[in-house]
Amino acid sequence: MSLISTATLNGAFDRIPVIDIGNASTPAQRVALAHEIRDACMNVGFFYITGHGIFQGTIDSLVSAMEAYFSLPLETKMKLYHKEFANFQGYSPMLTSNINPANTGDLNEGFKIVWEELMPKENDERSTNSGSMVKPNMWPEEPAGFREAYLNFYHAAIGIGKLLFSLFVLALDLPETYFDDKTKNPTVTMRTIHYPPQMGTVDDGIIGTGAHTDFRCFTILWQQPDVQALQILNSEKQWINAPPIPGTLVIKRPARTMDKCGDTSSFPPISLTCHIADDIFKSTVHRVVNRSGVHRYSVPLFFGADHHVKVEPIASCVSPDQPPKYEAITAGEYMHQRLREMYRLVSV
Ligand SMILES: O=C(O)CCC(=O)C(=O)O
Ligand SMILES: [Fe+2]
Repeated sequence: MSLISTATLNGAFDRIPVIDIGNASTPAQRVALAHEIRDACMNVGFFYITGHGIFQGTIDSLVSAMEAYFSLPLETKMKLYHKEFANFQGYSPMLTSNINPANTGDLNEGFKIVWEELMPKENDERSTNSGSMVKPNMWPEEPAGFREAYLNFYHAAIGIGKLLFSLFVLALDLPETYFDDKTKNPTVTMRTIHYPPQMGTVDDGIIGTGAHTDFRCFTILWQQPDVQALQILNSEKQWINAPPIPGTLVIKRPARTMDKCGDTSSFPPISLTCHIADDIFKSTVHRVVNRSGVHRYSVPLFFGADHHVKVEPIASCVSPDQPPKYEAITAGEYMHQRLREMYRLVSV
């Protein structure tokens, strides 16, 4: 682990670790990385990665495409209004989402895509088998090169996600293949986001993205260099800045990935634990507040398990004295439930 250590303040983190994942080809290297990741997940829940291998050109093309897209007139963007599509793919205008029910709305606009091969395949098992991915992506007519720019970045990030799945599993002292049957066609959603600057007096009920926890296994986030906006909450209820560090991506472990048994060997499969409330461990609550005076862009990719996989506690964590807190639900249903809440289609 380099640069920033997980120094603590009364047990609360005030720094976010940086982990170089560039050397992960041998089992010993992966185990060493898994230890660093375990430490980061238990103490902070967020970490930066270097050595991710995504070419700068791939990032630059994506950024140009999203900047050009978001500067189009609203009525052009609304042709792909996301609420008309079952899985919320496409365009979401400012203030459509409200991820923190205590707030009034999220001051951002976004464009969301899911899995798609760059070169369409016949009998694409992944598209047909994955419940949340059966709807094809919607692509705007302009700017030129938008689809390629988006999919090139998406597929590069999928490669990192695969490695991270295995490192998370090793970090739990489980066999590296443990997740394989639960992530055959994992749901991976990529959202590109534009945050306008908030100037002058700001209504605290409307910020870029309200305080929340993500609701899948983990998130890989690219954030625009030089603009501080992302913050995470520590156990002392202090907002800690997660500034962009050149050449890095941010990895967010979702909250509540640890079960109430409270030790890493009983740590259940990460994606399956959103429902296993833990009030013991720190949650990685985060928010975005863009008071930088300039426009900010970011790109989270949300990695989930296969649609049909059940979200339930592992057997060793429940007993007659300690029954499950929540009813079992599939990963796909759970995700849709949270998205419907976020996009105000059901009240919370
Ligand atoms: O824009 C960011 O930096 C983070 C966005 C985020 O937290 C989310 O979309 O879940
Ligand atoms: Fe988030």
